[in-house]
Amino acid sequence: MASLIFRRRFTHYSPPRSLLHDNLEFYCRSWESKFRTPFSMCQFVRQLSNSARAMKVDFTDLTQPHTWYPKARRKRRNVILHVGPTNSGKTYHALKQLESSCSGIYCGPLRLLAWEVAKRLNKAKVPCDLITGQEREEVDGAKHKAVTVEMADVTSDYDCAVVDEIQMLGCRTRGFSFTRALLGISVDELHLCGDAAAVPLIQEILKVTDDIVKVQYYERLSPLVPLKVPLGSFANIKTGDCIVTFSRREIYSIKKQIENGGKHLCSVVYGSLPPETRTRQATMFNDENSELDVLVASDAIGMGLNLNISRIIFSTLKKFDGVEMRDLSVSEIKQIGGRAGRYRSIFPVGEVTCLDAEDLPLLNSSLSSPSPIIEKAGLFPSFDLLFMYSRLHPTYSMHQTLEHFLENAKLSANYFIADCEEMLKVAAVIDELPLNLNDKYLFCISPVDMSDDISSQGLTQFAQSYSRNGIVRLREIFTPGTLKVPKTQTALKELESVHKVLDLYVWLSFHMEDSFPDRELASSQKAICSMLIEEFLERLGWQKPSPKKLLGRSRLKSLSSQDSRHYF
Ligand SMILES: Nc1ncnc2c1ncn2[C@@H]1O[C@H](COP(=O)(O)OP(=O)(O)OP(=O)(O)O)[C@@H](O)[C@H]1O
Ligand SMILES: [Mg+2]
Repeated sequence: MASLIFRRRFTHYSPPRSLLHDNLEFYCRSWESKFRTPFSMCQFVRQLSNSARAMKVDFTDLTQPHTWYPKARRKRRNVILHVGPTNSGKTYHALKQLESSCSGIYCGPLRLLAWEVAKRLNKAKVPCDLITGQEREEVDGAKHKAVTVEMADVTSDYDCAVVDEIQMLGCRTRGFSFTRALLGISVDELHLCGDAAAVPLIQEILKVTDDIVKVQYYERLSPLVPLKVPLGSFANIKTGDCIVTFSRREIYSIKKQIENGGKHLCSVVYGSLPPETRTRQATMFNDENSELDVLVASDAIGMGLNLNISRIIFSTLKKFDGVEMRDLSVSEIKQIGGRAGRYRSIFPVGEVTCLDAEDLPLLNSSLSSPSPIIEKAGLFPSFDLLFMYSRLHPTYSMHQTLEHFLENAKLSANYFIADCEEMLKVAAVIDELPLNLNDKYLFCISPVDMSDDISSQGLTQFAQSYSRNGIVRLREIFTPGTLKVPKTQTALKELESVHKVLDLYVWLSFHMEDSFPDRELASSQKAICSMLIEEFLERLGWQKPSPKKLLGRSRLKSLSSQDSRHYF
């Protein structure tokens, strides 16, 4: 590791651009060679729109998505599907191949997984860049990359690629990015890791690509035992237990109940905690010398974190999914339950149970059933297609373009169109502003949480300021030095939202570098948010702070001395 110099290079990185122009540029260059005439992109697009109109080309025809990736189609890829239950060594084996390849890319569903893989490869003296929507860590001489799946590079050639948790291609909102990686990565050897439920669909999808597909099945490396008795009461909690529940209010209430018993201290992990805070909470739980010996978590632990869990206890088997309260699915129960008993950890045998006896039948039947087969993969039009479509309908707003495109989209039986509710909400907001389609598309695909008031307000202000001045200074809407340790749940939630807005700024800064120049400030304020949240979590328990932690606290005090009532 010493010989590898991690360098943060805040330069414009090509994948976001290629995300927008996967193919247009490619076709433009092929036309140039075909007609032996140089085309500017602008001439090319004009020409293409005219011909499309004349030839009645239907840009909403998405029935052949494999043809969107000409570079990958020039190869006959060896595709190896590593499938099996959780904790069966699927990712481990795929990463071994990546590590021994000359060049490669790992695509994971979470930033935490990309971080872990970059760390692992660099430690093994295989220089590896880390690229997520919000981070670029480039390593000298790197020919490998660990990325979040949305950043999968479909424009370069690789020897080896790994797409982890490939069953997520069936996810309503993010599935299309897995489909893009599956069809689009130009690689000799493609390793796909995940649930066996995705095998028939992937085999079907890859029939038209001429790739060679092999399936490798895995068995669990350590036993997973469904218990016959429920936990009954939090008085029966033991070291190494993880209680799973689905609302942050419940998470904090359970943490309090357990800690009031005076025997255990709890780490917490849930979706809206900053990723670095989640990692640190998990690390403290894993550390045998730390006093935090119990975990209270949401389904955010279902993927990505390496946890030394002895027993998973479902406090409920119901979850609010944004629309309604529903039972957990078989695959959710298996994925979460399977976190108990990590191979080669201090708890090699995992156990699973519920808090209440009435949930045991559903738990046991789910654990013993196979996950239902995934029938369709997500798809979303590339910017190119939307762009060409909008040229044919120049009076449409972004919202109308998206809505009409999706309504008219034609799909083959293996695909469904991604759920674009969030994007349509953003489109409705930014259509009020004088922005071009490219900018609007970027705001639409940005990682904003429109159900969070502060987060959506942040996006609106960024877009307004950008359309007005062409440049967005963070200080216009955020005063550094105003953050402080939250004292209430409401203040905590607010700080989590502030973190999301800063995260959004960093994301935008990677796509529009000149217009969002304060990336470093936003990143440092994000780090402060995470520290303050951790400070809150620490104060919530009865743990005595160590002298080292007290030192950190006084530094934070000076940063948070002013009132933080409002940032946006
Ligand atoms: N052959 C092996 N030798 C040493 N450690 C291994 C081996 N196989 C797997 N492991 C370790 O076991 C743990 C589980 O492996 P891995 O993460 O590959 O499982 P997985 O099947 O991908 O699980 P999940 O479905 O949860 O992603 C990891 O900590 C991994 O490093
Ligand atoms: Mg895995």
